[in-house]
Amino acid sequence: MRKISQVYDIESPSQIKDMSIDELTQLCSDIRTFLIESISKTGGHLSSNLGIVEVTVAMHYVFDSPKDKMIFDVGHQCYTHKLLTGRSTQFATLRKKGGLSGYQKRSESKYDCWEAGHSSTSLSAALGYAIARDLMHDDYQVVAVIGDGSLTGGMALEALNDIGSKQKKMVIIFNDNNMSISKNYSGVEKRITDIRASHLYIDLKHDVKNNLKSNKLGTNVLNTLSHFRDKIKDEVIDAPLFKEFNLDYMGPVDGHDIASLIKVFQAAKEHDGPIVVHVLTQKGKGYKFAEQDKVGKWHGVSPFDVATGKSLCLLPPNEISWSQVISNTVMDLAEKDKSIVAITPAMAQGSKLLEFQKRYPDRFFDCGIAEQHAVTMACAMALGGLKPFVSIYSSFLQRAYDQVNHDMARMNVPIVLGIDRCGLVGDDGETHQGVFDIAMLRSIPNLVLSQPKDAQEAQNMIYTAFASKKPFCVRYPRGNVRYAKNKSYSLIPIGTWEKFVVGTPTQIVITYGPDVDHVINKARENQIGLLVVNARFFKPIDEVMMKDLLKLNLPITVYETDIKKGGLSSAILEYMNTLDEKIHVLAIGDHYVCHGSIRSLRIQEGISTECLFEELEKNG
Ligand SMILES: Cc1ncc(C[n+]2csc(CCOP(=O)(O)OP(=O)(O)O)c2C)c(N)n1
Ligand SMILES: CC(=O)[C@@H](O)[C@H](O)COP(=O)(O)O
Ligand SMILES: [Mg+2]
Repeated sequence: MRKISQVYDIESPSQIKDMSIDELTQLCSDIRTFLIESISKTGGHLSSNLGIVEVTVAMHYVFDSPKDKMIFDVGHQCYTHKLLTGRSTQFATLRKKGGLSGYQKRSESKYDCWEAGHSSTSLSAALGYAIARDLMHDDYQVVAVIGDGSLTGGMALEALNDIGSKQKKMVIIFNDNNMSISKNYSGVEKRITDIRASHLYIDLKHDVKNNLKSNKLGTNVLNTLSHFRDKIKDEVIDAPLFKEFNLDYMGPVDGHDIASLIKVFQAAKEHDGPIVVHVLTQKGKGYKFAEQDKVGKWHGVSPFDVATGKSLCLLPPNEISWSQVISNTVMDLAEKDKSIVAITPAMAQGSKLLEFQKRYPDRFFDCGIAEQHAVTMACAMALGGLKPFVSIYSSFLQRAYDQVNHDMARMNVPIVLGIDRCGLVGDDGETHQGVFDIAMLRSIPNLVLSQPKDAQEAQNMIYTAFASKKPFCVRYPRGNVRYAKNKSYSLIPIGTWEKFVVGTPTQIVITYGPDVDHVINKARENQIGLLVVNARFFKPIDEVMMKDLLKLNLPITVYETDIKKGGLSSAILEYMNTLDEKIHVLAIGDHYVCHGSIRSLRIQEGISTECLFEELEKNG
């Protein structure tokens, strides 16, 4: 076996199996240094990874990946897992095209048995693997790692409920760093604090140090470990919260003490049925700026200078993030209108709502990683007289499709839904690309769905959204935009597009968002005659303008930067078909269908077979 003298020497987790506690401790320290250096150059999820180094090393020491299944919730904290499974030399490519993914990725390594990016899926995955194992008569361990933030997600709680019922053997490592991206807001967190306070911390460090005479973990040491394993088994207790789910529990354990972690994991491995091992870790451990961070600035970072902690990606002057433009506008409007409230499902930092929280603490609501709950709660707030602004990243909004449809749109509730990080987001990859929301939302009746082209229009769009008293979505991308605060706001007529003429147009480009200006500028630079359309509403689209555009008889290109199927181009093609009816369509219109017999409803909606044959006769 090749000896590890530096992190780059690690080819497989089997190399750490015969290391001593001192050697493992040194390895953890080397991994931390590696992570700080490497992430400072590539960017990535720094704090969560620094916090979980020892836990991951101990997991790979005790369990046998890839035979045993290791599932990391979200997956943003799996960098040490990547290092221990032979991927260190690729770290310079982290989150770059063709390089290492920032999450577990099955195509990347046989050690990655699961993929995520969205939170709170690990426990369902663990139960699924455990059920498959038992039915297939396989023999492997299932280990899920879930953070205290991810445990606030509804899916995780649904899975706990089911795991407690099915009682399949698995180890749930509950990584408690007392932080989500920012502060963790949850009742669960309060319950966890009770657990921390009410149980003796398992600290067997001194016992281990006294008993591990040998440097290498040979037979003596393993005997010692099994002695402790028995001792730790006695620590299996009924902890509030987990007991309610019918789950056994061990902990809390110092998540930075490799010896204690190994012992507790050994004991958990022997446990029958599901067991929660509670590890206490510090987010950002080993890097002072990250350790001190209380608001999530070091959760996900772009390249930075290690010595000063300063970001190496400076904003061009006069530019701020789109999220900041939106949040500035909401704050401005909230100043005058005390019924405006802001809601975030655990994304206050990324959505730039921390300042709103500071200014209007009573009107700010972080509801944990709970997109579904955020939308439904906002609906009732609106019906109760408030004016909610709910900010959700496009890809996370996929979680709340039903709530947007069933609660917000169906009841026609006036909510301003800020869809942040729409379009391609880049480094986070396929789990986070916000390219589905137009297609996903366009079929929902009552909704307004818009995207402003620049900061000025963004401010007016938010103003329009609040004034509209409709379920109103405003989407905006990751990244920055030139910004000057509007001196006053003006209403944008809902469903209207804008035309920009460059030179003498010979073609038409219909596009949206920041690409409107990009196309105009490029056409000007290259002296290309274009008619550029700012399609700032996807629903409703501007049918009047569309008709006029068609009359011009110029080639039309729809420049769409989101998923094609169901997107803006689909909307335009659908509309064009209504003009010449080349294809006759019988279908339910853009509205909800009330109750009644299916037959009566089919007649009402013009989709009965009689309707079809009447149509055929008309067209025959
Ligand atoms: C459905 C969903 N919503 C929001 C996020 C954004 N997000 C990523 S990590 C994270 C916090 C997770 O906290 P925790 O599980 O405690 O892990 P830690 O970062 O503390 O290690 C959040 C909110 C997400 N990935 N998925
Ligand atoms: C892991 C996760 O889901 C978030 O940390 C996400 O990476 C944040 O993305 P932004 O950097 O765009 O806020
Ligand atoms: Mg956490």
